[in-house]
Amino acid sequence: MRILPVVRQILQMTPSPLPVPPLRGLYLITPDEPDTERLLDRVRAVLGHAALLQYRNKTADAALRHRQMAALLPLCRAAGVPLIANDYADLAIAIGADGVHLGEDDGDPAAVRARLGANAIIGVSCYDDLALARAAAAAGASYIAFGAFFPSSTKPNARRASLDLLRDSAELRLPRVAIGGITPDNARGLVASGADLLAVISGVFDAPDPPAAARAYRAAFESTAPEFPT
Ligand SMILES: Cc1ncc(COP(=O)(O)OP(=O)(O)O)c(N)n1
Ligand SMILES: Cc1ncsc1CCOP(=O)(O)O
Ligand SMILES: [Mg+2]
Repeated sequence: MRILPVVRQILQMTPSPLPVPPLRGLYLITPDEPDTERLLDRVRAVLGHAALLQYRNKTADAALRHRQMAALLPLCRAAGVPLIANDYADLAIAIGADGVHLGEDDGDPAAVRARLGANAIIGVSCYDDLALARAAAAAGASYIAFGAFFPSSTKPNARRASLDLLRDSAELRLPRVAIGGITPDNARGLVASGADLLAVISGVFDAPDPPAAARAYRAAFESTAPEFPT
């Protein structure tokens, strides 16, 4: 009997959230890709290298966001990678995803925690601000995100953050995410400063060889011990 396809089919039918693995490694974020089949192909090629996948599409309407994220869920389940909705807690709930990422305009983290429950992954953008990180921790965030650390072609006007924030936020004992213009060449410094997850869009999805790029980010974790562990 061919067991693997059967197991894969069962996993794809399972809507329940995954148990949360340790949050460390490459945090892939989807590019704005209007073609759903192409989005799935692009994600499929690199998903095996990710610790988390965030569905982010700033140009889609609500119906396309729902369709695309629903289509990504079975891929993530089969790969054992938690799926996070950017911006919209309602979308995460509707899809049965594993969590949501909230920026300053995306809702109150404590209220979203109360809606999504204790097991949801709730990430909070803290930009360049340790006070925001303290507030996020108090509100029940699963991780705190800082950045942009480098100029980002995806979000050219993003606020900029310094490496000190990664070091100074170690006291909060939460996984720390770095975002913004991260490439395989600048990744090691972030990990050495305490980043547990590197959130990346263009560095993987616009790379000439996306799987090779994704592998290169993973390598930054294998060879770099955090200077300020969580
Ligand atoms: C992991 C991670 N960190 C930061 C962000 C940025 O969130 P936000 O400031 O709400 O900006 P948009 O992504 O909504 O443009 C993120 N999405 N993910
Ligand atoms: C959403 C977001 N927030 C700060 S920078 C950024 C974009 C990250 O994309 P890239 O990895 O292409 O710089
Ligand atoms: Mg947002």
